Amino acid sequence: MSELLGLEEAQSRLLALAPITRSINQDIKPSGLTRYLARDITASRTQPPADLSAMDGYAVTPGAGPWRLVGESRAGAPFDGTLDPGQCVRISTGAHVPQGSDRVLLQEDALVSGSAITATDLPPPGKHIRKAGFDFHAGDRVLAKGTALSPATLALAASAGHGALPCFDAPSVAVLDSGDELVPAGEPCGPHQIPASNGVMLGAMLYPYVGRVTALGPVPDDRDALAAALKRAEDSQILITSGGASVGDHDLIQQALKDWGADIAFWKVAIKPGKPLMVATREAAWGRQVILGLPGNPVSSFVTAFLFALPLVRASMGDASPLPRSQMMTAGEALPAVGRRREFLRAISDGQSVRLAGSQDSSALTALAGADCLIDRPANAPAVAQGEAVRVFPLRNG
Ligand SMILES: Nc1nc2c(c(=O)[nH]1)N[C@H]1C(S)=C(S)[C@@H](COP(=O)(O)OP(=O)(O)OC[C@H]3O[C@@H](n4cnc5c(N)ncnc54)[C@H](O)[C@@H]3O)O[C@H]1N2
Ligand code: MOO
Repeated sequence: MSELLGLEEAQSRLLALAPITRSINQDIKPSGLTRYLARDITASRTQPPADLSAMDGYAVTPGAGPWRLVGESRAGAPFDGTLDPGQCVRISTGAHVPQGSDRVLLQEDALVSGSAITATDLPPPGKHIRKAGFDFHAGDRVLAKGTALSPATLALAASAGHGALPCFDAPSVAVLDSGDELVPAGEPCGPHQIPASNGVMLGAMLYPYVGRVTALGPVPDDRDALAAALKRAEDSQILITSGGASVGDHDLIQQALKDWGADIAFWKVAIKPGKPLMVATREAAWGRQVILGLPGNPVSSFVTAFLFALPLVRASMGDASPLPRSQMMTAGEALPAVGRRREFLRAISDGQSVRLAGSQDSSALTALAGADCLIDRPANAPAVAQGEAVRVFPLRNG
């Protein structure tokens, strides 16, 4: 086992190879795709631009009242003038607080008699006023390079005066699944055949980042067929293969990649599932391609895509923290001791504790589809009793 790389070592060697995509100016609207900022974003305006009311009521002058109503300040139509002592204006949420007023009296706490306004509950100075610039000032850095666009970050950028944002483009990605037994999804299978599910799964995992991938395959275990498929990946910055990564007589991917001009960077990682993971690079006419060879077993493909392929894509798109995040949870059942490879168990969480999702065989798609997290069990760890703490990776993007 000494030739197997540890997970973190393998991840950092892969991420060091990530191609960095160019920066594009992206319209500030939902795209359904994950994007990261290519540079810090600075506010070009101050928010709020003036002291604004946080409530509907009366902008009153200092003192205990009563006040004389002299006008109105609405959002978008401020009161034009300065209040004299003893005066107030009707004010709505989001409207400018006029000069001379130092607090807002809630509508519910006001007695109205003609133009005389009396407080049943006197607000202290400053009450219900959002001070100019309390959220941000023009010139403030409101978002850092590498931040993901999200509903909240888009709203902040819009509020800060931006209609478009510099983001890293998605890399071009090709996905190749290979195996003589594979039939395209939805087509009838002979007794010796199975549907190619990995390409579908990987395409779906990558979609939130890159949109459509170039789907190559399924391709038979045949040198010429693989060479022809690889030709179609010439323009892809990232190539992800699945299957044929192990040591069998028909595991031809590595040789096909070498024939194509790829250099193997490393092969085999001490994780279960996912041991035969392979990373290679290829110098194309336009630059360096990164090749990630995932094992064919469907769960192995999923787990290695989660731990390697998605971080690679995120890193190439400028994500400030591309690796998946983990948290501690309680084991909802006893877990067995671990062998020499660090294990990622398919599991279901209720937010606090985790239970196994079913068969842990690396081909068991029903358990994978039912799982919402992976339990991370260290190599050589002893058995865990129910109630002990375990590390868990939520499958946010899986
Ligand atoms: N003698 C050894 N045999 C195996 C070893 C080993 O170290 N020594 N490693 C095992 C491990 S661990 C894994 S993981 C698999 C990985 O094998 P490959 O990457 O070569 O994958 P294949 O042999 O092509 O396929 C494995 C399995 O997965 C199915 N498969 C493949 N592609 C797809 C696809 N696109 N959609 C659905 N299912 C797919 C395939 O039919 C096989 O059943 O090797 C072990 N063997
Ligand atoms: O590593 Mo394999 O992925 O155990 O099944």
